[in-house]
Amino acid sequence: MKLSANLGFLWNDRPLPDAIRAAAAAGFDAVECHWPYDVPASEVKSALDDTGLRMLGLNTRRGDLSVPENGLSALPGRETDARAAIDEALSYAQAIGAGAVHVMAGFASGADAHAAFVANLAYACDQAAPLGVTILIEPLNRHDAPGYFLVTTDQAVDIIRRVDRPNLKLMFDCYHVGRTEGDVTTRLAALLGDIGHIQFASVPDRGTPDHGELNYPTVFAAIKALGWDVPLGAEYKPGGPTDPTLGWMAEAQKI
Ligand SMILES: O=C(O)[C@H](O)C(=O)CO
Ligand SMILES: [Mg+2]
Repeated sequence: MKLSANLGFLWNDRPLPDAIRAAAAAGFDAVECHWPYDVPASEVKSALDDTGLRMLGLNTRRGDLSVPENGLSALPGRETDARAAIDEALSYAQAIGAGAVHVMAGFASGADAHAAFVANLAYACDQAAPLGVTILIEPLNRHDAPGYFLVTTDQAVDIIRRVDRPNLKLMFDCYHVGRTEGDVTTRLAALLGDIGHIQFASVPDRGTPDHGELNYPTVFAAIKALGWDVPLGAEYKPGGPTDPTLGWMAEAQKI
């Protein structure tokens, strides 16, 4: 399988451009990140050009971290902030050639939150379509993100149907789905048409994909058998320097 290094966790002990170079040196096929906004897009772009790696995606800002907020797009009454974060993410994505933006929902619940999320996602999709950018939404598990609006893949698919835009897709993180819903390979096959990106980490400790409740060689083989060829996002917490944790890659890349 092709692999993407999620630089929100991997090599996050250095500036993003250096992390991109480290990912290339380690043999990753692509990279993705969380919130690159402190780094000038030009510096990220030149690291991508130097290495030949693609940046698959980035996230919209979380909002006020002192609250803390974890996204703005499902917060009723915060449409102006949510759309400013979407505009910022799309212009950064365009500047570095990233193909997707993960629009973060935030801590919210109920019908008003649902309506706000659907309206802001429609806005994001309409802004993104002319740029050729895909909008992603991702359910997060309750252990890591208690109170986060988007929790299950069924909820995400319902929202994708309501928004009804071809460039709105599900970010299927095997780690979150494994912790919240289980039945990972069955869900992957059932939801394939709605999936825009796949991420992984061990369940439940979010470490390297060579231990835990999910057998990743089996999961990767199932993904391959579905004909999926977009690099899979390694979004695990190395728990220290990243390079010594990469032993799992060779086997995964052979699948
Ligand atoms: O936490 C995750 O799994 C997401 O992929 C993310 O980007 C930030 O929440
Ligand atoms: Mg994820």
